[in-house]
Amino acid sequence: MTSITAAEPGLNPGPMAAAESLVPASMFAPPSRACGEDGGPECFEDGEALNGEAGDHGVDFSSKLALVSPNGEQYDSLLRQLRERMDEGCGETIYVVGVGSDGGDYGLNESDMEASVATVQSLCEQIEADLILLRERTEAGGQVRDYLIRRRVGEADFLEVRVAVVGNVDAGKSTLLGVLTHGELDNGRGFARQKLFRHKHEMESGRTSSVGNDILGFDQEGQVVNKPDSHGGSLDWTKICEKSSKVITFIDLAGHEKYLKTTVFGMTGHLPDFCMLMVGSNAGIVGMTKEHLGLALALNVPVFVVVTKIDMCPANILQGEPPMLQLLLIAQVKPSLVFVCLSCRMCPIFQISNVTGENMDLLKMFLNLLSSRTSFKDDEPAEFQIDDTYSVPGVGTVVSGTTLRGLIRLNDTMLLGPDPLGAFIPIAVKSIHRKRMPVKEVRGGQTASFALKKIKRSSIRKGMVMVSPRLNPQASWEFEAEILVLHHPTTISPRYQAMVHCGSIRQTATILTMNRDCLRTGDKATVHFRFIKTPEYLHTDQRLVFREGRTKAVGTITKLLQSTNNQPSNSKPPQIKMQSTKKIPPKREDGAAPANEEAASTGTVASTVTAQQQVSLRRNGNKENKVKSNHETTPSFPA
Ligand SMILES: Nc1nc2c(ncn2[C@@H]2O[C@H](COP(=O)(O)OP(=O)(O)OP(=O)(O)O)[C@@H](O)[C@H]2O)c(=O)[nH]1
Repeated sequence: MTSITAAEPGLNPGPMAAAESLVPASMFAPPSRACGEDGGPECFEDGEALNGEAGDHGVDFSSKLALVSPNGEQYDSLLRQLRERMDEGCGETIYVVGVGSDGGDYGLNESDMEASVATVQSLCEQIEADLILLRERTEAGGQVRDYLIRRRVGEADFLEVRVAVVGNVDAGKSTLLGVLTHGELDNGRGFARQKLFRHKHEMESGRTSSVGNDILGFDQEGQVVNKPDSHGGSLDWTKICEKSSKVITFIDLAGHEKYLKTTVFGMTGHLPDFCMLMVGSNAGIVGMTKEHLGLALALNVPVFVVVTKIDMCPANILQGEPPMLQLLLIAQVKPSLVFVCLSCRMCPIFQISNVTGENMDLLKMFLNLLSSRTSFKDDEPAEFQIDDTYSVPGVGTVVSGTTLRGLIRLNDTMLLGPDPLGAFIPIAVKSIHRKRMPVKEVRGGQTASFALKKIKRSSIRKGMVMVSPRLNPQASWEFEAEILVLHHPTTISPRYQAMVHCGSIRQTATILTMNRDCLRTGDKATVHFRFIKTPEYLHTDQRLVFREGRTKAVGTITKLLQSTNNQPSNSKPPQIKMQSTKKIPPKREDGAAPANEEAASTGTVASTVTAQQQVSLRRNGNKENKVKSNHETTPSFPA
């Protein structure tokens, strides 16, 4: 779906959508006229995306009759256009039949509608996609129908969308996820969330403290496939994934301020496609709501809002909530962080009850229509970002994370790193699991777990990557970023240190220099950073969050800098050999010689780490992997 986008910084905030309809019409289709006189055709984003522009590819796509009886050439153009749109939408698109953008009345008579649908059906067959009717309505000229076109996926395949769930404590985040994924309503006293909590202290306190994953599968018809087993109430992920054509992975984040660090990690490291901001209607916009919204905006993650507990909120207050939210969205928007959620500048706001189930179907329908924002190209060199590590008995070291791009196959040799000296070691992938299902490959945009050969878990930390040897990866101690200080009580000057969150990297960095003497809230600057412990694998254009206590800055990496100083701050010289033991001859994906010729000739690992770093790596590894229950990404590898 193309209708949800975060706008580029620098745009002016547009009018927020009226909240009279829970599912905005333009989620599926353009309104009956372009978005107002001033909106013009460019505001008609869905209309264009849906039916093209006049003259595009030799077909007058602007006519509502374009699909009625296209000739051969026109049919080919329609097919080409549909393919492009499917690629843009990562395997999905929404097609509106009976709507043109040439100013004529919307709607088709029965026979024209039949002919148009037959054309679309035939186009879908050509690209091996399914045509799913979403809704039907009558306009001045006759019928209009909205269809979802979704690429068919193989038995063990499914489209994947990640949704980060944020909001203040007690907003009902875990409860909603429990209701959605387990299909049972809440009792208002914490019944539904019990199925999701991972730790004993969470059960006791009712507070989420860690990053949890829960999945919701939709079949080809858009029906939820989740069926908890009748005994333990747990979900069988494999069954869900087998039956699903789309799986939504919810990244359940903690609402309490003391877990903000974990929440920031969930937002940066788990690469959400969307952010579901939850607001309890009994409490309103309180506590961490603005903080979480700001974080999503800073990271350019499109937001939709879910207002919960409408069963316990008087109607007059509830009616006040959406405008309040709209004001909040506008008020929060700083000129450099302009946020426009949907096409036509809308942010959907759902009002639901986890207890009565009111409007739950609308929310599910909406979730089924969300599309991944990561497009995938087969020939790109693969990159995988590690966000967790495990030791699985009988399997060994397992890493989980997100495939950023490219294709990773079983038995591929990847380069794992950077280690504390910035080196990457060749590593063979011995098994791949996707949502606990064994698979032979994973693609860009998909989360996965890999069992790795001959490497100790303590050698791997969050923030490391596994990349194709074709990339000849380099690690950076230092980088330059354009930052905007969202909040700081006094002034920031060189030598200031704070935690940098960038993808799954989470490490303290020092400001070495900047292009201003000091920075205060609201200031922008070009800043030269240096990590204090280890070099990291970075890209230019990556978004980052820089925080320490209440201090927050956001930014974008603009330059990776070479550094001759390869020592961590306050450390002894390197002493200990890194722990990979086995000689693994590096192999390029294409079978050619690896980029790292030295490694190729020796097959050995030359990197070393300091004793201090070893201890800290081990400590981190242990700390970050407590007992996890079955709704997490904990890989369940066969022993
Ligand atoms: N009446 C009513 N109660 C709800 C609803 N949604 C959640 N609750 C209750 O609100 C309380 C808090 O819900 P949680 O799901 O734990 O809230 P949370 O946002 O996950 O909180 P943290 O995990 O601490 O961030 C629980 O007792 C739920 O039963 C709702 O729609 N209606």
